[in-house]
Amino acid sequence: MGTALIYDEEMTKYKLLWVDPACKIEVPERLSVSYEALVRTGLSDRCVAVPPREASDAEILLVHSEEYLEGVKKTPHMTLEDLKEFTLQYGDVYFHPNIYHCAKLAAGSALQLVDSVMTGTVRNGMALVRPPGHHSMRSAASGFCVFNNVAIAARYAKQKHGAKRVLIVDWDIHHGQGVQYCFEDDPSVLYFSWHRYEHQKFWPNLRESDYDSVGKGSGAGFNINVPWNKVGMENSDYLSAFCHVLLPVAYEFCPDLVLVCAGFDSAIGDPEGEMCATPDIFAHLTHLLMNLAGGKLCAVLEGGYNLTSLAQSVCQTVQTLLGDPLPRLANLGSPCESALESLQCVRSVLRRYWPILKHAADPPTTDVGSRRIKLAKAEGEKAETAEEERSREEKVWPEPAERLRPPVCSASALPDDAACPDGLKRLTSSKDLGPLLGRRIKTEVAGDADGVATFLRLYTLIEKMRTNEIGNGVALVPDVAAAVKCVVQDLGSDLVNRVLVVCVGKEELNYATADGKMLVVQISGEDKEEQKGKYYIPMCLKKGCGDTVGFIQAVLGLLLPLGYEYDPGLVLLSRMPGSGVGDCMWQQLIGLLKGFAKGHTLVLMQTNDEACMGPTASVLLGHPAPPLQELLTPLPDDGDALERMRERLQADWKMLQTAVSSGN
Ligand SMILES: NCCCNCCCCCS
Ligand SMILES: [Zn+2]
Repeated sequence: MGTALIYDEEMTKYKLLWVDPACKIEVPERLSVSYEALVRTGLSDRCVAVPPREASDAEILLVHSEEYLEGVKKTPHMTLEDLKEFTLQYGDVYFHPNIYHCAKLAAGSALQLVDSVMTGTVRNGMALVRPPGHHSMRSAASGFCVFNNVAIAARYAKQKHGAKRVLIVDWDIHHGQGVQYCFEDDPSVLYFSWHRYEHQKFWPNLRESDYDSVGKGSGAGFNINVPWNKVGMENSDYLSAFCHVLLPVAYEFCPDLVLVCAGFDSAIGDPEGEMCATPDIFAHLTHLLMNLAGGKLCAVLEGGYNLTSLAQSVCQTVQTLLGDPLPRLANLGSPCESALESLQCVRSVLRRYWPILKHAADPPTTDVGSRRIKLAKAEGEKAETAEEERSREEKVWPEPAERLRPPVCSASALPDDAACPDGLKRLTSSKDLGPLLGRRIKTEVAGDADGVATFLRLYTLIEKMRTNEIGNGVALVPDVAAAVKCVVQDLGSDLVNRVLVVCVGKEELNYATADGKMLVVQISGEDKEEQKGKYYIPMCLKKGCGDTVGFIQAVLGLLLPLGYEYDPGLVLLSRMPGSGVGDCMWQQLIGLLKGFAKGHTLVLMQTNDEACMGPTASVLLGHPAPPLQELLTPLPDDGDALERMRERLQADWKMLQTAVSSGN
């Protein structure tokens, strides 16, 4: 199934008609440069073009009041003076004779996207729209927004398509207060937003944008605010918020549909956000959400005011929706103290609502709340003077690297008598192994003929990944442990700089090296408390790998952050016989691990594990991993054990931190 792209140049046909410093950044070119970038890069041709439509009154009234709609309806016939007058009742927004038409198209685009995804016409999609929506409220326009496109889409998905649980992820750098107000008492819509906050000093300067607004009544726990109290947040801060706050809760929530308030003012170079995350981060944020809801994801454009980073970020998002391998994120840093403080605060208020966060640390001892500026409205955000604006240094960043494009094939290396799932390209082992390797096979490594055959198959797979001739692959081998050993000791390090070895199930993996050329993470039911240094990490699940909650907790809170920090050139995922891991969990694991190493994932399974070949091949071929069923509450000791492990490891691995360093 494909990726929908919704765009119409009609939505570029309104603009600011008078002088207003607060609104001058919201220009028609935002939309045109985004679409033109998709055309120039050939991405738009690979999408399914879905036309927008006007949202009907009834659809707009799903969120907005009649009096508000009636008011907006009058704007097309207003004089310039009337438009200015009408605009004065709202903040940081402007009206134009054509903006009502465009606002109906923007909302209708989001609805077209929901229809296309919920009916299965496409798997996912993006709507390039303006005016944006997430600030608009039931009876008020705000922050360049007229109708709340995503809020209307969420209500519509429930009403028309019977969606039970909708996740809204708002990665725009502003707090979508309009969305929060709409769903704060609604447990069927989980709203997650991060936003520049600076202790309430940043627009829209709301007390209720802080981390302690968790929702009301039956909606308590279903509103998540991650305030950024400093500018300059980077990729590591954003990924930490996903791994340690959003994803654990999202997996427990188990949504039928994911809507993204896709604002790109959270990218580097944006005058509003003043953050430092690079456009390729949106490839990863999108990917991490695509394993939810069976891949049903609708991204709707919100903000984004630096035309260069906006266009790059839109392309990164759409290319990921299309299923292309992700770019590697170069040298991730550690999340900064301010970000860790925010994560610690929000995890401490959410743990009472979400068992998966049950073991989150207490709030920081420093009273973050006291730093909220006691704001008189007048004090608000000081209007920036011209020279202040000029003085803010121009940010520069590298153009995102070219990503692998189709055909990115998935290969299989199988014993001659094993059936090859359709779609996989069956590899015959390469003849020429070069004298050096050839000799070593005979003597040390492979032993019997079977061993040699295995070695040849694996060598071929890895060699073809290294040259990007294949994207990922799966090998059925007679002895998984031996094959892992063979790859790690004799293949991986020669061919690849860093190998992330993920072993599911018990098996003695006693070859962790200290040189960091490989990182071995083993998830099993075996209790291996002894630590073998930084590069061998045994994760023990008390109830074994069949315990999906414990497993997903380990994957999201430990394996993913480790993987991002390690940044491997190859991921070797092996499933030991008798591991007990469920097929859905196994597919989710593959889906998530594909985000590393430009998608070079090599799966090793035991020859008699053929039953799992189908589900494995399906995810390797790019089909969405089926959603995990509703997660049961985790056993306390599982969470505890993982929490203890995280504390132990975070000295070596900064991405595992979820709180300010102790003693602060
Ligand atoms: N310095 C200009 C202040 C603009 N404040 C409103 C921003 C709305 C963003 C919508 S994504
Ligand atoms: Zn914004």
